[in-house]
Amino acid sequence: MLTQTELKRNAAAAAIEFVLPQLTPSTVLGVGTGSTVDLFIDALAPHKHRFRGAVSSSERSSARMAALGIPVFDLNEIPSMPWYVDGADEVDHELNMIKGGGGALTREKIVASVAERFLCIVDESKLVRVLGKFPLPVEVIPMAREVVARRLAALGGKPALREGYVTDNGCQILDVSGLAIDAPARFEAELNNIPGVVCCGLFAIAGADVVLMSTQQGVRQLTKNPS
Ligand SMILES: O=C(CO)[C@H](O)[C@H](O)COP(=O)(O)O
Repeated sequence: MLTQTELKRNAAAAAIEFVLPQLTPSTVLGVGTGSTVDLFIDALAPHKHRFRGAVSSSERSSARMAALGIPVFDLNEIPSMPWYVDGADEVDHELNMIKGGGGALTREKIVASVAERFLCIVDESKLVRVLGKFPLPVEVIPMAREVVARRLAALGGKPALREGYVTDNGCQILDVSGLAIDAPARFEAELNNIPGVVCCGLFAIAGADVVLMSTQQGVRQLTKNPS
C-alpha cells in the first residue's frame, strides 16, 4: 500500500515524463505551490539544462527552485508559457478544482492564466464528485474581511479566518466550509464579484486541461470532456 507521499511522488514523476518531451531551451514553465509541487520541483531540477526556467506562484516555490539552480523569472518578463503545473485540494470529473490550501491561490490563478494549459498533479484522495468538502479558500483585503464573511455566509457557507496567516500579497484568507458547489463556474463568478475578494480558490472558469492522478494501481490521466 503506497503512502500519500509516495502517491504524490508518483504524480510528480508522471508530470516530469509528461512535460519533459515538450521542453526546449526557450521554455519557461509555470510552477505552482504545495507538497506535490515540491516533489515535482525536486524531480525537475536534474533537467534544468533542458529549459530556460520557471515562473512561480509563491515565495516558497521560488526559494525551492532557486536553491536547486532552476532560474526563476518575474511574471512581468514572461508573456506566455506552455504549461502551468500545480496540485489541487479537490478535483471533480469536469476538472474543476479547489485550490489554495497552501494559501497561494491568487498567484496560482494569475500564473495559470498566462499558461496555455494547466497540468494538475494529485493523488486519488483529491478526486470528488461535488466540490466543497474541502473548505474553499477566499483571499480577502483585510479591511473587508467581515463584509466578505457576511456575504459568504449569505451564500450558505461558513467562513473561518485562517488565523495568523498572511498571504504573499499581504492579505488574509477565509476558509469557507459547508458548501456543495454544483455549478462551480457560476459560483466562482459570483464570488469574484464580491467587493473585497481578491481571489477565490475555485478554478472552474478556467479549470485544469489535464490531471495526472496517482492511484494505488498507477497514474491515471484525466482530460476534459469536450463540451
Ligand atoms: O493550492 C495549493 C496551494 O495554494 C496546492 O496546490 C494545494 O493545496 C495542494 O497541496 P498539496 O500538494 O500539498 O496537497
